[in-house]
Amino acid sequence: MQAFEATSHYFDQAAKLLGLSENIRTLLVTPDREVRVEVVIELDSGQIGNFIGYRVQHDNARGPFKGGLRYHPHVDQDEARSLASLMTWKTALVDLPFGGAKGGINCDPTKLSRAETERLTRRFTEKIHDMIGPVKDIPAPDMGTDAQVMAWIMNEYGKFAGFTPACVTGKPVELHGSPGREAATGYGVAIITREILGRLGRTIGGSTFAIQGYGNVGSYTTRFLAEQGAKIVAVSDAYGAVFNREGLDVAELDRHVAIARKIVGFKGGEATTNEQLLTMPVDVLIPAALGGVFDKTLAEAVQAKLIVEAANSPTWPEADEVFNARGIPVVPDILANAGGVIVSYFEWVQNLQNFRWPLEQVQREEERRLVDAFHEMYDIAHRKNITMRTAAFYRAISRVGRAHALAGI
Ligand SMILES: NC(=O)C1=CN([C@@H]2O[C@H](COP(=O)(O)OP(=O)(O)OC[C@H]3O[C@@H](n4cnc5c(N)ncnc54)[C@H](OP(=O)(O)O)[C@@H]3O)[C@@H](O)[C@H]2O)C=CC1
Ligand SMILES: O=C(O)CCC(=O)C(=O)O
Repeated sequence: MQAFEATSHYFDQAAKLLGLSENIRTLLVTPDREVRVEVVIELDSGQIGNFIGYRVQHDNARGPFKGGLRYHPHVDQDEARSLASLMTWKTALVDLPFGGAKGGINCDPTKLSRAETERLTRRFTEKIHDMIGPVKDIPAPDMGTDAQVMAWIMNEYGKFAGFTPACVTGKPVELHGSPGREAATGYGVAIITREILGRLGRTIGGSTFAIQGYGNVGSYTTRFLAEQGAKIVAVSDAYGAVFNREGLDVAELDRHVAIARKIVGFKGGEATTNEQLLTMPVDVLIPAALGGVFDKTLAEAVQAKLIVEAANSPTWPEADEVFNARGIPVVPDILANAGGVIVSYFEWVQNLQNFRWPLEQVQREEERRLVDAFHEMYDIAHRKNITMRTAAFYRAISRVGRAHALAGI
């Protein structure tokens, strides 16, 4: 099974409950537009570098296409299609006036110099500039991209359209970005974790956590949970993991990562592996790295009592069935990591109005939207006796379906 098939499987589980006709199902599942571009740049060595970039625009019934750009060796058309579809359901679930899109470039960003990354980003923007823009499609950061990449996109797009900060979100705060966007996804994961633990009669302070991935999402999630008294017993990155039964000192870990650029070598815990991290006996397991992490075998070995999907698509459908059968609740990606796109929405609004919000307002509004969406989803799941994932898709599909019905063909 490939990524888009997995996302469509989750869609179908909810679509059945909604009784959608086959035609409406096809309308909602099929991406609106898919673009594949060749991106050729000069490498620092003087050689030619050939890369392939993608942008998939899935659905825009509720507003402009919206979603991140990923720079990673796994990026391909199917992954972009799957992630674009997830964005449609994510923006609908938290009721943002956006549709869904995703894209990226198949490359290894760790092997590119800053100058090469800039040239790659500018050339890619040049290739897709006519399909993006503040009322068409608004990219944002995802794996392997950051505020600097967004700044280059804004600058390059401006060469075609004039000064247009709202063409992209997740920009540096000094360059029309929003306070709180960089931390927004992890901040939201911590809020959602607090809410689900509350529904289960537990607290962050009384729980142990293992977190896979220590990039933007994983590291901010870890910090916000630690601030609330969480015992973080293990974290990892692509090179390995570190474990401390008594809880890691997160401030010390951050000092180590700032210098070493990786978790490996941190003296405040024992070295371990990503595989061991994923099967540790913790209260909460948070995948915050790649997709496709949990297959059936791994799901059977997981010992966590709760999973909060900070990453997009970490769970294959067969693993989802195992978690369900084993009574391990899974908070789905389209809600757990929606804090990022919520604050992207605030950034877009600020850019359109040329007006800066303070951080407190951004965080307050982000929290309100996430808490409302969480309890709405949780109550649907409880009432209909379905998983939180199916409840999330159910709510999102009904909003997108209604928008299509009202707009007409
Ligand atoms: N950025 C955002 O606002 C949003 C991101 N997401 C999702 O969150 C996830 C993480 O994104 P983000 O934090 O932005 O990405 P980053 O590129 O900032 O960080 C990715 C992290 O994953 C680690 N990693 C990569 N491969 C592995 C592996 N095989 N095992 C363990 N860790 C690994 C990386 O390690 P290393 O540093 O060593 O390479 C890094 O710590 C993705 O699924 C993304 O789609 C969802 C919503 C919004
Ligand atoms: O901030 C955004 O627009 C999208 C972030 C993203 O790519 C995601 O939520 O997966």
